[in-house]
Amino acid sequence: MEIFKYLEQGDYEQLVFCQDKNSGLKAVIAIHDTTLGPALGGTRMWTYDSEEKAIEDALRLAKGMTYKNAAAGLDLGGGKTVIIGDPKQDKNPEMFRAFGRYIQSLNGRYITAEDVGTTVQDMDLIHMETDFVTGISPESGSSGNPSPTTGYGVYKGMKAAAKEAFGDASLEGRTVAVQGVGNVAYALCEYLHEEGARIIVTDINQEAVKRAVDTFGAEAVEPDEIYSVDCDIYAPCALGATINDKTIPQLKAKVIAGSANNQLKTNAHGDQIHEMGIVYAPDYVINSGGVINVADELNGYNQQRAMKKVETIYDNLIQVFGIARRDGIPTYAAADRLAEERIQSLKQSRSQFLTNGHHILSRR
Ligand SMILES: NC(=O)c1ccc[n+]([C@@H]2O[C@H](COP(=O)([O-])OP(=O)(O)OC[C@H]3O[C@@H](n4cnc5c(N)ncnc54)[C@H](O)[C@@H]3O)[C@@H](O)[C@H]2O)c1
Ligand SMILES: CC(C)C[C@H](N)C(=O)O
Repeated sequence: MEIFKYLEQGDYEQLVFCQDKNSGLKAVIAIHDTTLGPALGGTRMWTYDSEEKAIEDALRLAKGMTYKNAAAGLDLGGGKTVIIGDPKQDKNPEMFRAFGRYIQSLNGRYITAEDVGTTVQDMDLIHMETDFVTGISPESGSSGNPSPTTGYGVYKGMKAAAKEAFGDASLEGRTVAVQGVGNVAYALCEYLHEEGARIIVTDINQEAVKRAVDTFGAEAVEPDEIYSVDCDIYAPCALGATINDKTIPQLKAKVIAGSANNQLKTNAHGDQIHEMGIVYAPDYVINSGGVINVADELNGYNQQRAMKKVETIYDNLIQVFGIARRDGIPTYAAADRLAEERIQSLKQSRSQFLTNGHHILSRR
């Protein structure tokens, strides 16, 4: 991998390698773009087949956060960390404290939070070394686990997609097929159940399925059946790349709206579902509830204010659907346009020359 070539092509700002022999920390912090503000993005802990794969993942995810934060209307840039290791076996408190000191050394250019493989407890350890961390324990006046709020945002976004597809935002009587009923989707199902939607679920974890069946009267199907069930809305809330050559021909849903990151295997699959008339709620717009929630901590966390901001996911999606219609483009491309226009407009205004006066006066 030619790192500088990759950074230049993706217009990245910074890549930081963090190593601590005592704790076994091996982390990569990628900062993509700080035009809108400091880079906020979670820390993922994962076993990677190679160091190159870990670096690529950090870079790809950091760029994703630039777009997610911009489209959510946050004054924040995008960054992400990957820690190389197995979250079930390789964690120790010293590792997260050492990582916290590395974050502190960036002096606020990067702020972290949870992602796959990290928890509120890990964020608390980081917080012992730096204030540039969010999603720490609610006892510290923080917002805690972001997943339930992400679920709330997906619910609001699903209503916007229903409005676009069916002319009515109500989900009462609609059938929603939920793939993966983990932390985010459980919260989503609570809202769906309350509104009177019919819920179909699948998960590879039978306990998660049972909980949804018992609590929400959901109907359960096998994991590979979820694509072809008769439903109005398909909600991918487990894995990425589930919208692909194999699954698209099976889909009966008119709407795709779920929490998973990177749902489209490729952009061509986004074009394909657009041509089929399926309303796709772009993943990073509909799943931005978690980051909106943790971002509120930067102003002193206020849950009411955070939830109000999460509700704007509805408006953000209405705006994306409007751009798609106006420009005759698929919704995934419209979301990119929304994010890029926001970043670009600030880049332009910052390029104007500003003087503090002192410099000029001192030359007299
Ligand atoms: N947690 C957040 O705040 C947040 C924010 C943005 C995006 N996301 C994304 O949303 C998705 C869900 O996040 P989560 O925090 O609920 O994770 P989670 O691990 O709690 O839930 C995922 C669920 O999917 C199930 N699953 C895995 N493979 C499956 C398969 N092949 N078929 C069916 N089910 C399968 C798992 O058993 C698990 O129950 C992830 O893609 C995540 O990246 C989460
Ligand atoms: C900052 C975090 C809450 C981000 C979250 N892991 C996401 O992918 O949106």
